[in-house]
Amino acid sequence: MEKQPRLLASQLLLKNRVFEVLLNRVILTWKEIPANKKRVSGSIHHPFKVGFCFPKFLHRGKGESGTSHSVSVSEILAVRELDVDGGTKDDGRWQKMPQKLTEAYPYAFTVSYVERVRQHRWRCSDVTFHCPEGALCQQWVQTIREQLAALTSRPKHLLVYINPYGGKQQGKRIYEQKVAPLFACASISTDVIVTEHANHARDHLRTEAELKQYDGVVCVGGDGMFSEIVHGLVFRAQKDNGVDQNSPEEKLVPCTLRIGIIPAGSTDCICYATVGINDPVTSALHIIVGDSQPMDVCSVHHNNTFLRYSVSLLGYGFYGDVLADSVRKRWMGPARYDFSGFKTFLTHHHYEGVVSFLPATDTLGTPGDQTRCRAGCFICQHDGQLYTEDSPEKCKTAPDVSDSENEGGWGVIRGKFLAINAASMSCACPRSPKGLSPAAHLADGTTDLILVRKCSRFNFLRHLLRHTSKDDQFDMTFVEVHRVRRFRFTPCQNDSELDLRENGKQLFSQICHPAYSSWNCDGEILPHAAIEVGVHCQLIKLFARGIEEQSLFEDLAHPCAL
Ligand SMILES: CCCCCCCCCCCCC/C=C/[C@@H](O)[C@H](COP(=O)(O)O)NC(=O)CCCCC
Ligand SMILES: Nc1ncnc2c1ncn2[C@@H]1O[C@H](COP(=O)(O)OP(=O)(O)O)[C@@H](O)[C@H]1O
Ligand SMILES: [Ca+2]
Repeated sequence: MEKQPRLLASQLLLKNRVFEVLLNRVILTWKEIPANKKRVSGSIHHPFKVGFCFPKFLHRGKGESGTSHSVSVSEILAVRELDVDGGTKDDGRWQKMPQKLTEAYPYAFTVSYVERVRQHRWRCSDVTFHCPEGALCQQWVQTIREQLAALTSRPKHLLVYINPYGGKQQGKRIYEQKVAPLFACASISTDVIVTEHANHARDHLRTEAELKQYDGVVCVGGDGMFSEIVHGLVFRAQKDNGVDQNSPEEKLVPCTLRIGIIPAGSTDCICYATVGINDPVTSALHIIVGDSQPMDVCSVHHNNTFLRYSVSLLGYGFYGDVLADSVRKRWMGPARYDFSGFKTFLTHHHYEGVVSFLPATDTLGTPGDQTRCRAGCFICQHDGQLYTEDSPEKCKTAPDVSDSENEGGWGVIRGKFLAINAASMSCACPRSPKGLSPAAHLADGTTDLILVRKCSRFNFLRHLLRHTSKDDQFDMTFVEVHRVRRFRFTPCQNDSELDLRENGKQLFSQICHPAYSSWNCDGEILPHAAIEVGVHCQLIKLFARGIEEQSLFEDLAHPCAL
């Protein structure tokens, strides 16, 4: 790596030990100076002469080797000067400095930065450096502030929507106690709206919100709340650019504002799949550092009429029925999905229909491979590029149901299905850490179409359980998966049901074997079973960076091991 020129280098005091503190354009490093090597160096004015022997009280700590720490400038949240006269404010508690130290190092500044802890969790850590001179202290503060001001991807002003009823109804408390203090620390100003009814945020974004003044929109809630923001922003971008959302083949205009999610919902799968954890502090820190993660959006149409957008799961059969059953059980909170999931599993309904799909043939990834969408994903970069180069003609009109298989590149499958799922991302969530389609990508312009054919209850249970283990949920005779750019579903009644109905056993038939399920579209029920779906590559951007590889962030967190 190219060596970065030093901006500042000083010997400063940290927790009563002397450290060599270095700042260049990308990294802030502090390394304990072994007792026998203490000297004064650096490019800035220092009160002690070279060769100055430090007083004995400064020589503390474990030994001569010294500890070292580095922080990327892009992950520094803020820097502030401290008033040491009255004491220093470390870790939220006021402490009195020992008298001799106060005399030698009477000035101090604190740097707040991102620290990685276990399982993709980020925390805000503070480190306080004590300086011998006020000018030196100010120089450090000013230089770090200038560095931070140069980071143009960071948001300064955000519009925040809080759903007070999402998940365990903790949204407001989570925002006020965990997120607002971090935004304030990073000098981010906010306009906060606590929603009063469903679609409040969506409609405000569509019509009223003055979006020009914001650098991003943040929602506090679950996947449903995120979906509201997506609908508001995508609608606005199309309206501003004269794009007709009702045309399934229309190329949509990407949204410019990034979206942040503070998880406070029931499934939190978008947060989980883009950050690696559903933790409000971690998400707030990703927003503050100005991360950016592009994401695909599916448009769903019925008879050339726009229905909804989807970013995570479009599920017919099992997941549609789970959602339909859970709607009246919202009072149960997130547990409603477990209850309805168990009940739906017992009913074991299958549904007949025709699925036609346009396979994504020239992509790098496949749904069955071992690659995982991670921060800086190469497949998303490559396939995203491919998508933009693809002729739009290729992706147009699906064949009629009567058409033969592989008509114009389209595949057609008629069958009885327990579940038809389209996963535009892995859909990893606390219930299934690897997700519905573990190798799906956030921003590759495709969705993974998973068809689970009618099978025994026992086999379906085996399939479901595999979502929670290392075993491959697709490696079963009744499951097939296709990576697609578009698909269409047409429901139809199966022959035995028609026989029953014709024989006058209609009511019995409808109760025991409903002909139609509903589509679960990111947690909303669609009003039609016959739908046409198209993927819009990288239509939106999130304040996230994708899931970081564990080893990479462990190394970064402990750079002295590098
Ligand atoms: C016997 C063990 C079965 C384990 C199966 C686990 C499989 C779980 C995969 C869940 C994928 C979830 C995809 C995300 C869907 C959300 O958009 C949607 C709305 O979320 P929210 O707004 O937070 O309420 N959530 C669901 O549809 C819940 C599905 C849960 C099914 C058990
Ligand atoms: N103030 C409100 N009152 C009632 N419903 C709301 C309100 N604000 C948002 N909603 C709706 O609540 C639904 C669920 O919200 P979400 O935050 O996703 O929680 P959960 O993950 O528990 O489903 C969303 O569809 C959203 O439209
Ligand atoms: Ca995708």
